[in-house]
Amino acid sequence: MRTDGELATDAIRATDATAATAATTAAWSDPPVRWSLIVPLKPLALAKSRLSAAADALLRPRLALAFALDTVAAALASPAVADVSVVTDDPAAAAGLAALGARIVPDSPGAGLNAALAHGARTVRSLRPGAPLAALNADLPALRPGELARVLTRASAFPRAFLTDAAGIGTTLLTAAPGSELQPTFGGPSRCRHLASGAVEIVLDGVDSVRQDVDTGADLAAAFALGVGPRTAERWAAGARAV
Ligand SMILES: Nc1nc2c(ncn2[C@@H]2O[C@H](COP(=O)(O)OP(=O)(O)OP(=O)(O)O)[C@@H](O)[C@H]2O)c(=O)[nH]1
Ligand SMILES: C=C(OP(=O)(O)O)C(=O)O
Repeated sequence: MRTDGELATDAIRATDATAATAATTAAWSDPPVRWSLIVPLKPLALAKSRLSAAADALLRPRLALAFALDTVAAALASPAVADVSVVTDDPAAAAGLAALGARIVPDSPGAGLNAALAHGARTVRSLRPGAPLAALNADLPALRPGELARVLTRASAFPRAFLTDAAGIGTTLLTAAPGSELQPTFGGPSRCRHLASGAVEIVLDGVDSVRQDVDTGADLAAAFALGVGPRTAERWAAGARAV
């Protein structure tokens, strides 16, 4: 039989253990967790081919750059974001994105989107070991910093998580907590692949700006309805001419 004193000590130990567990959890799941984002961007001359019905061959690369600049500017303005690394081999895009404050990682694998993301993840973790990672597409011109913060805060409860695109078929964001690998399988119907890989789907209302990627003219109209960033608005108004 334990004495009252021993029981009281046990209770204090249990409280301490609970507090320690809570502190460990809080260190990860409570704000301010600040994420390292990895944004892939293919050479602008090759980008946004599915926009051809809405934009000619001169305008498409300029729109792709405007989307990327608005995406990265909004991401850098999010309270949940520590830094943004853009994996690209495009020199003009690299200059513009670096001027916003992004780190530029050359796409040295040159082996497509998922290889670029895996390379970006390795690079970021070599610089910031244990960083929480989020891959985010560069074609989210309506992205809002607060909506991105809500998605990332929800993602922080899981080892890996993702957000499906506006169509509910692809993926706009994939996360990996410290100690987890990103395991990106983007491209086409990636929602199913990310689910099958064990990533948890984030389901939240009011985060349309994080889901609205722009592949087609209809997507662009939907992004405008949400409200695009200033570079996309200016580029669309100017068309292909210099601004
Ligand atoms: N670094 C890098 N980024 C890529 C590559 N392929 C696609 N991306 C980026 O991945 C994201 C999603 O790409 P997609 O929407 O499939 O391609 P897109 O060029 O934007 O559009 P489409 O030409 O219509 O397929 C965008 O941010 C692209 O710029 C690649 O090989 N390397
Ligand atoms: C890369 C993706 O988007 P897209 O629809 O542009 O291929 C994806 O959803 O995995």
